[in-house]
Amino acid sequence: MSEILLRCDHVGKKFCRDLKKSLWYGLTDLAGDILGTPPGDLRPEEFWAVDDVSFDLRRGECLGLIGRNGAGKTTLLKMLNGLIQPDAGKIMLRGRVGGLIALGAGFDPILTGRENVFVNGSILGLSKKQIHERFDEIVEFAELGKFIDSPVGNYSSGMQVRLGFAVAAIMIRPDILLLDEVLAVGDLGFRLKCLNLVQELLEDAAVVFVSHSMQFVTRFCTRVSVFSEGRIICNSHDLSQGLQAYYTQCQTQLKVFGNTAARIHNEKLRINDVEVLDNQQAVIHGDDELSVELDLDLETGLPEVELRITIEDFSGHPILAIKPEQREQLRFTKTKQGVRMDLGKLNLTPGKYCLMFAVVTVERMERLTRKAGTLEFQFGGDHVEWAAVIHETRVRCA
Ligand SMILES: Nc1ncnc2c1ncn2[C@@H]1O[C@H](COP(=O)(O)OP(=O)(O)OP(=O)(O)O)[C@@H](O)[C@H]1O
Repeated sequence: MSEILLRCDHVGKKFCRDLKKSLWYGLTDLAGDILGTPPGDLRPEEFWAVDDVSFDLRRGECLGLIGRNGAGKTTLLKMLNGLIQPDAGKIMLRGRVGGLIALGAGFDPILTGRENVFVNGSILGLSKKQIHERFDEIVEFAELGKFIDSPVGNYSSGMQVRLGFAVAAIMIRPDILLLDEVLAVGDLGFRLKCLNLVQELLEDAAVVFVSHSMQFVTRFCTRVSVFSEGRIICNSHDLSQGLQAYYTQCQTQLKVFGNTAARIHNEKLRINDVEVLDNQQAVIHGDDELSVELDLDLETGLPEVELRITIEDFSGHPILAIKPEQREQLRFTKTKQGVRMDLGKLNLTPGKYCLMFAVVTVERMERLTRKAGTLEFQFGGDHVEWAAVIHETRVRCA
């Protein structure tokens, strides 16, 4: 087994919601430190932002920290980076630590990118020669070109992230890399480039990665810890188990996204009602045959149309498009029309979903109507997979 590079042992950090009280507590804590009085319990308006967190991280491991806003992820990362001190427990770090935590953190906005690289390198104890050796690689990776000689204060947020990541990952050559959600500010191309570099670094380093993008978490993390109100509620090498814990948290708080019909200019057709046929159960399972019926109001003389259905996950991401077999076209003859669609069996990972319906003309693919967020349903099952749609296949030894 590879060596442990990071150990958190019952780590806690408390904050105070009230600014005046927090200043007063700061003073009394300082006096307590001088007199050697141990800190007591929580005082009014204080709370544990990180509460009794323990874990080990080994070389080669990438830990994904996920959880809802305000759960305590960044606070933990700041403690790991030494930006703030824990109020309880101990943190043990072995090797160099590189961190990309807050936008522009560690950079002086008046100095140019070049000057900031040299200042940062000197603070980290690198010699001028070592910084020179790594400088071109940093600029090339950050793709800043001539902007490396502009003040960092004039950089766009994406440019600041580019320089911050290049310094943390290339100049520091860290044993432990701490990455916060701030990476999301970079454009997609840069994010992928960063994550590919993270993959390379993982050969010889440990990474802690805070993200709200489950796509990136499942792509890069070897373990996941789910935070809720400062505590780790799930710590697992089975990423799908972690995602399930996170989604469960979100689903109790959120309604399915976009429960509305889109306003389409000059709507000639309207979906009044959608209902599931032959299925009275609250939870749909993989064995259930699903059929839906739409109740439409329409103008006469419409061209031939097709019905399209998209299954969306609870955050509104389309995960499956359902089209009629052989482009079955519909020609309506009445102004009130029912339409039945047999969706058959679905094979989804357990979770909350909804359907989006659209009616398009066959000839010009013009959208006549669209209704999103309809028929919210729960798909049941025991095991959550990484991806929403599951396709089962036969595997044999060749
Ligand atoms: N300096 C501070 N003073 C007081 N409270 C703070 C301070 N920093 C953070 N907090 C509080 O600590 C809690 C945890 O914040 P933190 O930034 O760690 O959450 P997070 O999980 O990173 O959230 P997000 O996903 O939104 O980034 C929040 O309630 C936040 O308001």
